[in-house]
Amino acid sequence: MPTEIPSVADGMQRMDAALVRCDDVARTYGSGPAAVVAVHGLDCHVPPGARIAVVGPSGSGKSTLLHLMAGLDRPTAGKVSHPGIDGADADTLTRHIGVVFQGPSLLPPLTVAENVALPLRIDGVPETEADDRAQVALARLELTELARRLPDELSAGQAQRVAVARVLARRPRLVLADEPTGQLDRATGRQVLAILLGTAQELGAAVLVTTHDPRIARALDVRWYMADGRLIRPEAGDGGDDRTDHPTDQRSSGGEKT
Ligand SMILES: Nc1ncnc2c1ncn2[C@@H]1O[C@H](COP(=O)(O)OP(=O)(O)OP(=O)(O)O)[C@@H](O)[C@H]1O
Repeated sequence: MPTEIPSVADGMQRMDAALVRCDDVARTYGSGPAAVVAVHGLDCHVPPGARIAVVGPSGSGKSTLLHLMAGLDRPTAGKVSHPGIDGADADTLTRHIGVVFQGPSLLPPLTVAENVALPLRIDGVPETEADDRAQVALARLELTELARRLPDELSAGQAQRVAVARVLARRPRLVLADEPTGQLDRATGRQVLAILLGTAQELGAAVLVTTHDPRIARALDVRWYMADGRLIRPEAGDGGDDRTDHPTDQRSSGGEKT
């Protein structure tokens, strides 16, 4: 059974507080007869350092949940909060929460290196330092030789690795990756995921990856399941998963203490 989520006292910032938490969150698109309830009744939290897969079929609400967690969208009911991120205004969230989107997201006129350095420059990092950090991130993703290329000179896998490098260069505390391997072949997908997880671990960043692929999900420590806009926990033995955790289970997802 789900456990109770301890409340975090108003205004309290703790190193072990959840990076993001959802309390009875819902998001409805449109209104009237055409309204689509994309997610509803969501209660979950992501502790620091957690590695979570959100697994579910197309249309189950995974991207909507991820966008709500990132602060890119607002719930129509309930509350999304970031108790573990100081001063969680939009700019702060952007700095601390890195989002890897499903499709191509690079700016076409900028080189690979410029694409990776740009968010750092926007954050106010001096040019030389931003360039150095971009080079380090590109090296981690084995992209140094492609640094001067334009996005349309890259394969899909290379472009997705650049998108991952761009997120990691910012040293986020939480990486939200929306089907990061969805458009890649299996081998490239595994490689991108392994690098994402390895680098996030080095940085001490939490990772939440949405996927419909159970093989990808197994690479993460914890799996949450979505269906029809709800987070669900399969009955024991259902699906043959070796480690399935409820999104509000303090023991399994790393815990959140008051
Ligand atoms: N902007 C929108 N306007 C109207 N309906 C939307 C919008 N975005 C998503 N939806 C609907 O909300 C539901 C959840 O969509 P969402 O993209 O979150 O699912 P998903 O699990 O991420 O799917 P996929 O794996 O295909 O990306 C779907 O029924 C979708 O059609």
